[in-house]
Amino acid sequence: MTSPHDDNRFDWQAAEADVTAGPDAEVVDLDAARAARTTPDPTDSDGDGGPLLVDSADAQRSPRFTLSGARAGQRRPILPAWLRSRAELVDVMRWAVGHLLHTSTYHVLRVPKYAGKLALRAPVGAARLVSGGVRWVFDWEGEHLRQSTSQTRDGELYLKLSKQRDRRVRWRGIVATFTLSLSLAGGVAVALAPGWAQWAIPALLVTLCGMVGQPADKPLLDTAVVIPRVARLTSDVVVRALAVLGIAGITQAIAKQGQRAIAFTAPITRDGPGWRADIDLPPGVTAGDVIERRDRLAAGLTRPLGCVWPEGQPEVHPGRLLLWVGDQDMAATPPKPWPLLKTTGGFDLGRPVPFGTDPRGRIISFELPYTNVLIGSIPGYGKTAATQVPLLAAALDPYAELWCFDFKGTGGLDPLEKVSARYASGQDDDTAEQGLIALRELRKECQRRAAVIKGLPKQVCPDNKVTPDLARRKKLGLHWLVVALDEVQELFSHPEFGKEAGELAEKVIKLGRALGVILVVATQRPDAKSLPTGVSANAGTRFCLRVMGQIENDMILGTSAYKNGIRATMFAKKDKGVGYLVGAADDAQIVRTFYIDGPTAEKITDRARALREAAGTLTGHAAGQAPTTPAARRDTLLDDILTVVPATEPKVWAETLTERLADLNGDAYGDLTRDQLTAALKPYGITTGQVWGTDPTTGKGANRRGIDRQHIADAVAERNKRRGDKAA
Ligand SMILES: Nc1ncnc2c1ncn2[C@@H]1O[C@H](COP(=O)(O)OP(=O)(O)OP(=O)(O)O)[C@@H](O)[C@H]1O
Repeated sequence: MTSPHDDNRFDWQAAEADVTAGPDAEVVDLDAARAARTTPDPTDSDGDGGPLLVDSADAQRSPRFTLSGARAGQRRPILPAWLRSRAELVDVMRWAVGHLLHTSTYHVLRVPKYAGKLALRAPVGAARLVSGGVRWVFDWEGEHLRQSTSQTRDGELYLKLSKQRDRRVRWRGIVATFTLSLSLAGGVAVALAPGWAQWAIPALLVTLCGMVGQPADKPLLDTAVVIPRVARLTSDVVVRALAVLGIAGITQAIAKQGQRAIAFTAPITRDGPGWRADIDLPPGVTAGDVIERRDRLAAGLTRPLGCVWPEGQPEVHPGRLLLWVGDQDMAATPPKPWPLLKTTGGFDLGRPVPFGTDPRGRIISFELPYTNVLIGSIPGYGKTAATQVPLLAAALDPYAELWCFDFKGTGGLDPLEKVSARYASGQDDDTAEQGLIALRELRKECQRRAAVIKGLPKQVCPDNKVTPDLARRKKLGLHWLVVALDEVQELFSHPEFGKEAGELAEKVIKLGRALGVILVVATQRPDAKSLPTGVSANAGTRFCLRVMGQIENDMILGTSAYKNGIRATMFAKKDKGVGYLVGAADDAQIVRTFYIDGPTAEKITDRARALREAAGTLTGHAAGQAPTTPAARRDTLLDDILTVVPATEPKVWAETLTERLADLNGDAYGDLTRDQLTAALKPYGITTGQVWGTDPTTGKGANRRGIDRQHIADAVAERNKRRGDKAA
């Protein structure tokens, strides 16, 4: 091919004619141009005559090896992942031993069948051996050739072949005679041998003949393990699948550059029970664009949807895609049993809780202390099942206290009732109110714990937080306190209790982390009204099962999660119990939770209850006790105010009111302050204002903070009306 850079061969005259042919073409002085090309360019660092074009082959060449480049390189792990993780190694070993046991038991049981097959095939095998021997001794293989030379009358060749045959038959005959004599001697020896040898040698011969007599299409052994055949994932297949996604950036890049448009940053390798491809998408295309089209990607790869797991790696760059294609549909593979099912005895909540498995089948755990858990999805995708997992682990730690609230009353947390110090389940005002009261007390508990920790010497509590050791010291009361709020949207959107509950939950979630208080919050309506941003923003561990949109996704998984390609919208109908887990590791992980059905959960909590009874830690609801703290029920508060403020007294000072309430019910209102009273009335829209009154001790009149009785009466009437409507 003629190169425009090759001065000697390029047709400059034709090029000149082309250039000058157009009406507006500029006339180029070719001699000057040639001279200019041969003059060294000061910007040409290579000195090879001419500036380097950015897309030239030279510019595209891989950069030279440099030390800094090598230092920045990513080292591939020396050992495979299963050898680096103890749990995975145990898992692989368990599988290997199981596989060996299964295969050997399967074949041992079929030994009579195999023996029968061998015996049946032995005559054919013996005939094959004899005929093969005869053919060999008399060199029948060469007979055809010898015949053909006699027909072509090539005497010399015929003679040569005959001589060769005679030579062969001679020494083969000697070998055959010797073998036959040996066999005869062997036969005599067998006849004289002990009993077992008289059986073993014929059995060996039958086995040998049976094996020789085996038909080519009928193997002796049956198949103990059927291994499914899976198609190999190749770069061609991946590029083809990406090309049909309908993403303009990919389509255009592939049209221009072909296969090179998709860069594979590492060879496609086996990774667990599947293939892994590390891909750099064309410029401008993000991993999220592909993740969004997971179903089309699966169609392009011609694999079931449950096999195809694209993930973004925003920490590398937004266009880096990690595509893992499993051999088997994740939804179709039976879930692994929860590891804590097998353990006898208790569990230490200071250790990571096994939560589920990733698409590669590896166990994913997270630590409960110092975190709060937020779980969300549309209804029916496994929120309650996911909530149960950390709670059952907590139940197995006899020193961890459990409070469980299910605000929808579907009974998902019922198995935990027998171990919970506080428990309520239902979609009624009472349950919502119990939840609110629990949150109030939780806040107080946080304050108490903060005071205890403050009072501890630095060497005992260096980081000002509950340690596993402190959690075990009964006297301090700093044990892990795990509080589950399932279907929390019912509480947070409650017209009467929602606002205060949201504020309290936010405070607890912020404060409780270091104090051993762990909130596990699950919601099916992750929007601003049903999930206060203060709660969603402060949860350290987040698990999002299938959701329908970006807002819900980011509410659960954190701001920008969707933009970064962490999209729980990609989960399909079949992906029950499958979600994105954020906060348990550096990267977001796709996890299918362990599924613990009702009867199994009951068995676990039976065990947990026995452990608690033995440790003397069964308290509260589980021990049949009423809540230990007085229930400052807000609706009783309004009624109580009307009781202590007669209709003849339209206005009353807040301090007078707290005193009268304390006289009425010391347990509930003994420590009620003016500020707390103001806060408790706020959700009803009742505010305190300046009220004229007389000081009973001095008898002097003054303006002080207080309430208007009519406001209380109106709130009670409004509440009663609402309850009446609801009951109707
Ligand atoms: N890890 C899992 N593996 C397999 N199936 C699961 C898993 N988790 C949940 N499921 C299935 O999903 C169904 C719904 O689960 P669950 O009741 O926990 O959902 P939910 O989101 O809490 O529903 P709702 O919002 O209606 O209460 C279960 O009955 C079970 O069949």
